[in-house]
Amino acid sequence: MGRKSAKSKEKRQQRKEEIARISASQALVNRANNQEDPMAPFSVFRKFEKNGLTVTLECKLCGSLDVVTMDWIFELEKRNMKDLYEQCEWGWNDKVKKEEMTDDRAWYLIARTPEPELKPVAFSHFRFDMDYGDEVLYCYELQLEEEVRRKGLGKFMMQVQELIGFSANMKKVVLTVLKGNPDAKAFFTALKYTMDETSPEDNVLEHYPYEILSKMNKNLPSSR
Ligand SMILES: CC(=O)SCCNC(=O)CCNC(=O)[C@H](O)C(C)(C)COP(=O)(O)OP(=O)(O)OC[C@H]1O[C@@H](n2cnc3c(N)ncnc32)[C@H](O)[C@@H]1OP(=O)(O)O
Repeated sequence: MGRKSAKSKEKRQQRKEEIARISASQALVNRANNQEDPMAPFSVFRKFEKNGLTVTLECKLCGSLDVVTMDWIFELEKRNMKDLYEQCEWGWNDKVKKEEMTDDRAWYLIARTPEPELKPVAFSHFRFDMDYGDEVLYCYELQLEEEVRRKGLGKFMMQVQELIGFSANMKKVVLTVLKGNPDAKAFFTALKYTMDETSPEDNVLEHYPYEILSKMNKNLPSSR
């Protein structure tokens, strides 16, 4: 009897601690989402100039983007990803993808050529979110127009997201990559993203067409 109640007391205590940990994580996510502009403290990173390419970066919530930009975002996503989605069991569905991309919680990092044109050439959709009980910056998409690839812009945009995520005390930056997209896999490997503990493993019954990669926030105490 005595041992059992000591055990259940310990369990209750652990449960209490877990609930406190999750609410602290959720509070960090809420605080990150309440920012006006997550790039505001990093204005020096608003400009990328390398390999003959000059662009400026802006960071906005989906709801504050104009229709023309949002249409371009969806059209680039479809041009870059539709075939890859169709080559695996995910398939492509305009309506489902649009819903995901226009979710209220969707933040966008957008790269544009300089004035007067201000043409968008790359975007990333990311969210501050809870993922398996952890506070994370989830990079849903990083998409570049073909003519601006291999100039370091993708790397720069991931570094900006790491800066935004880690300075908001997110535990890690997480993303999903299709196994049928070796270029993206090579890119994220070059940026030192590794297999996340939540990435599913293939087995005799199931084969997963994707992997989950992540990079940890090294500035956090290891106890978190
Ligand atoms: C979470 C997701 O969004 S997964 C989907 C990713 N997006 C796509 O697949 C859409 C189409 N592709 C793209 O938009 C871009 O090519 C990206 C995002 C994959 C890469 O962005 P880029 O700006 O072209 O990459 P960047 O120039 O920064 O490359 C950095 C390093 O990554 C590696 N790398 C980048 N592209 C490739 C590639 N195609 N093959 C092999 N390695 C690559 C290289 O090591 C490169 O350094 P280097 O050029 O000095 O050799």
